[in-house]
Amino acid sequence: MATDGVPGETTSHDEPAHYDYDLIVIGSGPGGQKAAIAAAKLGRKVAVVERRHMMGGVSVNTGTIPSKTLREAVMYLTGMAQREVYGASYRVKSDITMEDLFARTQHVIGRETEVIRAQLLRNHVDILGGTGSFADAHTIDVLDDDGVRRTRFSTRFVVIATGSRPHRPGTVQFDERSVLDSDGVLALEQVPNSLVVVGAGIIGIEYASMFAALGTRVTVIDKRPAMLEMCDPEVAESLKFHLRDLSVSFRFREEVEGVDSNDHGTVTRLASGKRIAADAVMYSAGRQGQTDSLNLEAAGLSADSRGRIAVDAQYRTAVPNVFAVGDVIGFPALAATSMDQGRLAAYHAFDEPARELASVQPIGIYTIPEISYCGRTEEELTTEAVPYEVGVARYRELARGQIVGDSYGMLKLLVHTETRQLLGVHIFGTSATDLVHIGQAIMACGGTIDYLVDTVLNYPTLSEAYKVAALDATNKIRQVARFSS
Ligand SMILES: Cc1cc2nc3c(=O)[nH]c(=O)nc-3n(C[C@H](O)[C@H](O)[C@H](O)COP(=O)(O)OP(=O)(O)OC[C@H]3O[C@@H](n4cnc5c(N)ncnc54)[C@H](O)[C@@H]3O)c2cc1C
Ligand SMILES: NC(=O)c1ccc[n+]([C@@H]2O[C@H](COP(=O)([O-])OP(=O)(O)OC[C@H]3O[C@@H](n4cnc5c(N)ncnc54)[C@H](O)[C@@H]3O)[C@@H](O)[C@H]2O)c1
Repeated sequence: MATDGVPGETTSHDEPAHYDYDLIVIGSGPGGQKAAIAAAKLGRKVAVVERRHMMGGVSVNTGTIPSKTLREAVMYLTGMAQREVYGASYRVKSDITMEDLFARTQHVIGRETEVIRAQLLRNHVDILGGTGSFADAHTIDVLDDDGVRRTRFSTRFVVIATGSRPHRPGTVQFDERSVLDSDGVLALEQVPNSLVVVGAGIIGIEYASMFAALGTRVTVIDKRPAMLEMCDPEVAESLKFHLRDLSVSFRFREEVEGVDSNDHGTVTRLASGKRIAADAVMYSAGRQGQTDSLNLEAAGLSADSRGRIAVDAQYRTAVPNVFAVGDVIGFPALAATSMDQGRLAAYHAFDEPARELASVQPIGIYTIPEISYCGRTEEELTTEAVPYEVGVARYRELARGQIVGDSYGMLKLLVHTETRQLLGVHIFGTSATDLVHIGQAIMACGGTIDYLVDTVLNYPTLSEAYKVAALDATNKIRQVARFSS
C-alpha cells in the first residue's frame, strides 16, 4: 500500500507480491504513455507519475503537438499554400494575431490531453499527480503538485520517461518576454516584426519558417556551416531558397556570445563582433534531459552532463529493474521513436517476446514547406562506394502538384544500380512527411524500384511522384548500360 514517506524507511522487495505496482512510469509523454499501456495490456498493475499541467508530456504541451498545430494555423490563416493558385496577395486573414494562432493550439492540446487521460484510465493505469523521484530502485516518492504531500509507492519495475527541456546557456538571461526558448515562443503576446533564431536545428528552422510565413523578418544564427545538416543537401538548399524568398537571413559559422534586452527590443552579440537587433530572440540550441528531480543516485543511477541516462538495446539502465526511454536517453529524441521505445521497454521488463524496431526510420521536418526522408543519403553511399542512381520527380510535373498549387516540391529516390533496390527517399514539399512512408515500406521489405514501375497508383496523386522518379532512375540505369555495351 502507499505510505507517507518516512526518511530511511526500508521495504522488503524480495516478493513481487509486496509491491504496490508492477510498473511505475515517470512521465506521461509518448514514451511513458506507451510503456504504461503496453504493460497494462499484459495484465500488469501500472501507474504513471505526472505533473497536473503536463499530461501528455512535452510532446502534447510544449513540443510536437503545439508546434505542428501552430504550423497548421499559420498555413491556413496566411493562405501560404494557396498563393500559387489565388495569387501572391491571397490571405485568409490580413492581421494575424498570436491569439488567432493559439486558439487552435489550445483546442488541440485540450483534446489530446483528454484522449491520453481516457486511454490510461480505461486501461486501469493509475495517474499519480506530482513529481516522482527515487527513494531506492524499487521505491518512488511522489511529491504532489502543491509541493506539500509526499507519498511513497513500491514497484517491481520503473520506466523513466521524463523527457527533455530546452538547453539554456548560462551566459544568456532569459526574460520570458523577448529572450525566449522554444517553450517561451508559445507564450508570445504578439507576432514579432523581427526575430533572431539561435540554432539552425529542427526546432529553430521549423519556427523560423513559421514566423517568416507570418511576415516576421527572421535571422537564423548557427555556429555550424549549414542548417539541417542531416538532410539531403539539394533538399536543404531548396528550403533555404524558399526561406530567403520570405526574407530570412542566415548567419552560419557564427557563435552567439550573449543577448542584451530592454523595453525596445533585443541585441544579439556574435563572437565575430556583429550585433543584430530584433524584437525577440528564440534559443533553439539543443535540449537537456530532465533528470535533476529524479534523485537518480538513490537508485544507483547517474546522468551525463546533458541529463541523459545510458541504456542497453532493451532500454534497461545499469540497474536491472529500471528502464529509460524517449528524450532522456538521447538520440533520436523524437515523439515517433519514443512511443516504440516505451512499448518495447515494457515488453522487455515483463519478458514478453518483442521484435526490434525496423532499421529504416523516417525523419519528418515540419518546416514550410515540409521535408521528410528515410534511408541513405548520397554522401553516405558515395563514401561507402555503393553504386547508385538518382531518380527525381518534380511536383510541377504531376497533375496533383498543379491542383494543390505546389510547383517547388520534389521527390528523389536513390537506387542501387545493380540490385535496383531502393536505398533512400528524400522529399521536399506538400505531404512529404506522409509520402515518405511508401518508400520506407518498400525499403523495409528490401523492395526494388521495379515494384513502383510495375504498380498502378491512383491518379492524380502526389504518390505518383514515386512512379515518375522510379521511371527516371530506370531510364538512367538503362542508358548507362546501353552506352557501356
Ligand atoms: C518544439 C518541438 C517540436 C517537436 N516536433 C516533433 C515532431 O514534429 N515529431 C517528433 O517525432 N518529435 C518532435 N519533437 C520531439 C518530441 O516532442 C519528443 O521527442 C518527445 O516529446 C519525447 O517524449 P518523451 O516520452 O521522452 O517525454 P516528453 O514528451 O518529453 O515528456 C516527459 C514528461 O515527463 C514529465 N516529468 C519529468 N520529470 C518528471 C518527474 N520527476 N516526475 C513526474 N513527471 C516528470 C514532464 O512533466 C513531461 O510531461 C518536438 C520537440 C519540440 C520541443
Ligand atoms: N520534426 C521533428 O521531428 C522535430 C521537431 C523539433 C524538434 N525535434 C527534436 O528536438 C531536438 C532538439 O532540436 P534543436 O533544434 O533544439 O537542437 P539541435 O541540437 O538539433 O540544434 C541546435 C543547433 O544550435 C546550434 N547552436 C548551439 N549553440 C549555439 C550558439 N551559441 N551560437 C550559435 N549556434 C548554436 C548548434 O550548432 C545546432 O546546430 C532535435 O534533435 C529533434 O530530435 C524534432
